[in-house]
Amino acid sequence: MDFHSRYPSLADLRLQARRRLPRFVWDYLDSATGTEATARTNRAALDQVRFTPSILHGEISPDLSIELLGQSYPLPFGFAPVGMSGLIWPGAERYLAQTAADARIPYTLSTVASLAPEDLKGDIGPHAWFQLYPPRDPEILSDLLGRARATGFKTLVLTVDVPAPSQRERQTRGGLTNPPQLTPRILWQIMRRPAWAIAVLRNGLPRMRTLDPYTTSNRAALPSNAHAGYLLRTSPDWDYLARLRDAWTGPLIVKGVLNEEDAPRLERAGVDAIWISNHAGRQFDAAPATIEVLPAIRANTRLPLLLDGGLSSGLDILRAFSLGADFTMLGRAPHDAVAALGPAGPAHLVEILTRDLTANMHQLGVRSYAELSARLL
Ligand SMILES: Cc1cc2nc3c(=O)[nH]c(=O)nc-3n(C[C@H](O)[C@H](O)[C@H](O)COP(=O)(O)O)c2cc1C
Repeated sequence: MDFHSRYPSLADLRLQARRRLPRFVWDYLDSATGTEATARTNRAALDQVRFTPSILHGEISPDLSIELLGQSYPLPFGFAPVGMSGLIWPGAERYLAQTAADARIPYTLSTVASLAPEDLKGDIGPHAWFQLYPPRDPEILSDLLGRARATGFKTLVLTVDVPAPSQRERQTRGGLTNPPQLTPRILWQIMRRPAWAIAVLRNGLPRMRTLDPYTTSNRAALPSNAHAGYLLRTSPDWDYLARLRDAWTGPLIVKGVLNEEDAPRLERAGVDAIWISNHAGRQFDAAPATIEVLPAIRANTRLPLLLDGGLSSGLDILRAFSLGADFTMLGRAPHDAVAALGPAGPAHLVEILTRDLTANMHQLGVRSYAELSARLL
């Protein structure tokens, strides 16, 4: 099928995902916390970053490749961790890991994904990253790190912006519980989305498989806004980070940084890169846009900077690079792509972004990301 004529942008994939997902699943994927102001701020702040086009550069071949942490990537973006991807579409983790492997870009598996590192052993490429929600129990931590390493996940991402569960009011309204329960209301939503229902029937209800070995029979005793993940999750501190640094020999990235004052301390703690993120507005509704805090963090550290938050085009990625990012990540968009088009979705998303990066670099007359800042308005 000619995807390009029907879904020329990420917004088209989002629209199609919304059409194909039951409401509670869409609300899980798309909702933020509170009034969802932070999520809107991400978009509004990106739109504020403008460039002056530059003319008469003749034939140029923009170089889309980038170096990060000693690795060379053909494209400047990767897939961010998303918990319970398999609820969004069964097999989503596998499709995303396979596409990332083919495109040689990073795929990040969440601790609370619905497939475990072992399930993806044959699917991941050279750039598989494992995202850690820090287990409380040191033995579980050590086991988890060992499993990630043994299955080929070479980079560890510690997420630090979930010190406690947040309210997701829209998600609650949509009817999702943890673990998901088939109430009459949910069943009605499912019946109206047969493609999703059939896919789930074939695969069974998703669960957090990475955590299977550690969860006990007290799952039913968890509060309604919690799930197996919260059994293991704790709020890490600087000592936890120091211990993690000692325990993990590969690259270590800290995700969820917004304050420039944290950057030098993270650098001193031996972290290899900083991931600027506000969790797509899912944790705190008065947070700054990630693109807004990027220049101050850039000024405060020499560490590589990754950025996510509302990126929805190649142009958005160029915006991030122009203000000092070294790499970008996308969370919801790749899942929209899977929900919209199944296994073929993520590759189409990669194509859309590649085309858009190339087209906009031509408009700006730049061959490399380093030249972008000179075109800022
Ligand atoms: C449904 C959903 C689940 C998420 N789960 C996780 C997670 O398990 N671990 C994590 O570090 N971040 C998680 N995130 C945050 C993403 O990794 C990423 O920071 C964010 O989605 C980026 O913004 P974007 O969706 O606008 O691209 C989740 C985001 C969404 C939308």
